[in-house]
Amino acid sequence: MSVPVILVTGFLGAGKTSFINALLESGLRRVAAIVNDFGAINIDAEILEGRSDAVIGLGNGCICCSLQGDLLRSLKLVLAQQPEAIVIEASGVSDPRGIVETLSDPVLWNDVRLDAILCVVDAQDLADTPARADDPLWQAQVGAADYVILSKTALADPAGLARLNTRIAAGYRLKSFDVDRDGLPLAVLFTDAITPRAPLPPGRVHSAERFTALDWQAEGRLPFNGFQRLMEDLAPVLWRAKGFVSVIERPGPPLLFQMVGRRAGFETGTSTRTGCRLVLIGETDGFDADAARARLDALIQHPDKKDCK
Ligand SMILES: Nc1nc2c(ncn2[C@@H]2O[C@H](COP(=O)(O)OP(=O)(O)OP(=O)(O)O)[C@@H](O)[C@H]2O)c(=O)[nH]1
Repeated sequence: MSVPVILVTGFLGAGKTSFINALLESGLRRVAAIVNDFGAINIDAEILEGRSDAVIGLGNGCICCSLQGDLLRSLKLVLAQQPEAIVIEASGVSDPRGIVETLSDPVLWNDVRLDAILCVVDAQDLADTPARADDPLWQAQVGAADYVILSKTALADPAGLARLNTRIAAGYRLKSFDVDRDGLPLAVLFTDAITPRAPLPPGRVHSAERFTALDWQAEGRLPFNGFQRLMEDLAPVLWRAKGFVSVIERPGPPLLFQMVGRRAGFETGTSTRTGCRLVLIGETDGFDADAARARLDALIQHPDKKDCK
């Protein structure tokens, strides 16, 4: 019997990893996860580690284009562990059509079947910025989905949320789920019903050149105020920042830093590794990754330095 695959897509920072985390925690099935980060440092895989016996991180590109071969190899690897289901998290800049193409490869025909494509949509962001839905990448992701999962609805302006629901219902004829209100849509996942999939519209949105990722890692700690100021400065040109940050003023393991748009904060980390690992993603046109790297390098307090910045 082939193993069902759930493909989770959605824009940068929409809430894909959080959704998959909840899915793995539900313990519903023995689920293996393949997680694709656009940046070279695979933060998402580190967040999910320990939640499943099998978490494979694929970084530095997109499984919809440059990493299609890696996706095939990873599927073969996780299949060897005989999972009951596989969940694939696409990078936030992926067009799902390239991934569906890989999953249709004849070498996988007897092994896996694509059960559902979910697109996680940041309801707060969309309610505040309806023009986001005009972005061709957003449209490719939502347009390929069987189900839309609305995240952050509790943070969304209610009138904007109502407009968003109407737009999704009218434009895409999709069922949307509000995870904050209704919990995980487990009833539609893992049904074991084999339904033929209608072909997706042709074409592909190629976004790899549109976005630039800065991958930065260093042993040592960052000063809280200096790091916060830097992120405030960069926020207007960044879509996404995430990673593990060891803070000088907070001894102990690194904290998980998350920034989506202008919303930023520290969460309790799951990393047992020391030092800092950060991925910053912006549009190639506006984000100067070299300048950002230089500012991080100037801030880091290496373990052997005594003076505080
Ligand atoms: N309040 C709230 N916050 C959420 C929800 N979903 C995600 N977040 C927060 O949004 C931020 C981004 O969430 P992720 O799950 O990492 O988003 P992602 O789509 O995996 O991000 P990328 O893989 O980087 O594209 C994190 O700070 C999450 O805690 C939600 O439903 N409600």
